[in-house]
Amino acid sequence: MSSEANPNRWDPRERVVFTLSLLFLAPPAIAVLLYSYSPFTLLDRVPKWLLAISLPFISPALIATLIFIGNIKEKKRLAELGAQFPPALPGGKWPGNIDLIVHFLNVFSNGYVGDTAWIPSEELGGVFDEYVLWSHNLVITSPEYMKIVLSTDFSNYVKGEKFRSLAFDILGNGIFNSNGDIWKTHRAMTRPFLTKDRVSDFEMLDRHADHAIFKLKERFSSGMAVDFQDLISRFTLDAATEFLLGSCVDSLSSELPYPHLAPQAIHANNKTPAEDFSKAFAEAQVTVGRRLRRSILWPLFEFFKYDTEEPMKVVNAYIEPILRQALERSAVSTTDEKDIDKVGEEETLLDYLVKHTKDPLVLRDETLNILVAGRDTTASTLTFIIYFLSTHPEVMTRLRQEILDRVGSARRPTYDDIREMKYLRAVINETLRLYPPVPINLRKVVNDTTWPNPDPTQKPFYVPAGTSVTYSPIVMHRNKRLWGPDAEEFDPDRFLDERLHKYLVPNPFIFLPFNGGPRICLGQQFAYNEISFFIIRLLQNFTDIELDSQAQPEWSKPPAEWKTIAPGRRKGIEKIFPKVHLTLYCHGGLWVKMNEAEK
Ligand code: HEM
Repeated sequence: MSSEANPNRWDPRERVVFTLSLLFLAPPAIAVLLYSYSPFTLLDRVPKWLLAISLPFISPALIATLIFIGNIKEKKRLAELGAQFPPALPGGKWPGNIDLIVHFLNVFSNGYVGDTAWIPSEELGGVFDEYVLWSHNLVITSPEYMKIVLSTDFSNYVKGEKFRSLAFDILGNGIFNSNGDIWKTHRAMTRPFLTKDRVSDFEMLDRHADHAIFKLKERFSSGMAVDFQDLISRFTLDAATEFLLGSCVDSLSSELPYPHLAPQAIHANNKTPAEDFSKAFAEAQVTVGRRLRRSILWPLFEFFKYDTEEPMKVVNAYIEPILRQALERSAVSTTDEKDIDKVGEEETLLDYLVKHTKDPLVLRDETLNILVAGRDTTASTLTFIIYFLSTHPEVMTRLRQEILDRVGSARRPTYDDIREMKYLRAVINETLRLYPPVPINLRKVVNDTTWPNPDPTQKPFYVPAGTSVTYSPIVMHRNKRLWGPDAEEFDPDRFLDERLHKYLVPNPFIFLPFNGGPRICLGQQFAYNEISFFIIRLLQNFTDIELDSQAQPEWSKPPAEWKTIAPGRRKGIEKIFPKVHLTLYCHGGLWVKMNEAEK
């Protein structure tokens, strides 16, 4: 077994094998040893055959005893605290509810995002317990509990070992995967690079937007559709690498992928490093998503080889030049030792980091965290905005009119333009509400605690130390109790009319695309600027957008039965298949055509 992919930790496979051996092999081995060498004569009276047939039952009996003792302790603690457990997801038929894991995996592959939580949250309320393998996993979908976890009792909820271990191959010890002082250092170090002044430099965004729009026009002029998700991921990759890492990977220069119906010869000649990187990065993240559903057993499924190993080789090779260039810049830099902590005006986050460490692992972790943060989330938002503009032409027309009225058909927008364009902001927020790029997230409870019961006449809920907490903004964002009866509809006006004051203003925790509390997203302003800027430039150049269902690969279309099993819900009307790994994306891409505006 190699631990090459995870040099900083005890290999999770070794850990799970060790734990299983301790549970299943050690007890019978000890029994045999005691039988053979024990000084207690009583054991001699046990016949050998009895020992032999008892051996297979020793471990299960021990495990059952441990579970029993654990339950008694929990009951005692419940009595001490005057609390009760939150309602549990109806159990499975197999021991430890293992069939729930099978169900979660099935939903992960074929279901709609959040499928495991919509119905339970309606039936059981804003918190319920997925009790799997004798451990609690609380799922929360209501703002009251999210506020406790993310804000008011922040220090009691950390990125637990479970998430750290399954995402380690991608995130390492970077900001998304760290706690305590390491996290504080990351945050303090990253913040100066995302100040308002820095993120409002639109010259850089303009160059990349120009490039992306040129690519769109070029491809549309050949009559073929474009996978907008791919294109925009390149735009956000080029922008993030230039802005935060100091070397633009220029992925937009490589040829765009062709629709699956294009002649085979075109596909064969069209493999590019940018596409390989995108695929590999997505594949590694899908593996992390799958591990999450496989629960603590995930290392057994990757026993001989980590599923992230091959894709991460491609990813690491792609980012290696960025790191090398930063190290080269640092070698010729003349920064005085005493000025090492000062942030230079032209300096990027990576340049700053390289002044403090040359450790390739630290540099790699930081780079990949920034790419997940700065590339995937904004690309996801822009993809779903385009999806909505294609399915809601009236929104497209109104938004385009706002852009033409304020900025005109050619001028480069400014920060003030973006701030003043209320409908544009409403379109972005409405997309973030229905498709938050981080639709589910995880924390772990540090110390035993209780949460208020929504029914004040009932006992509070007991939340034991070590419990996993999964919180789901996507389910909360579509809750009719919180957002009104039309919560599942795309209607940007809800961020402008009386509904804003009825729902969001009095209860801001119902809208959490950027997280909340001390771990709130550091790139929020950059994201709004980048998304707004691109949309303005795009709509200056194109008048309408349509989905090209022929170009969309058949395997990536939403399953036909969704229409019948989810009538009246978004799932039932979806024209694309939204999926989630670390972030939300369109399965198979978003294939569109656009009409160019007349000059
Ligand atoms: C629409 C775009 C974006 C969305 C929806 C978004 C969302 C989020 C969310 C939900 C978190 C919390 C993650 C967690 O604690 O588990 C987060 C954290 C973070 N985001 Fe964003 N983000 C976006 C864009 C960006 C951009 C463009 C950057 C930087 C260039 C960025 C930088 C960060 C950083 C550094 C953190 C870590 C904060 C911490 O742990 O203290 N984000 N973001």
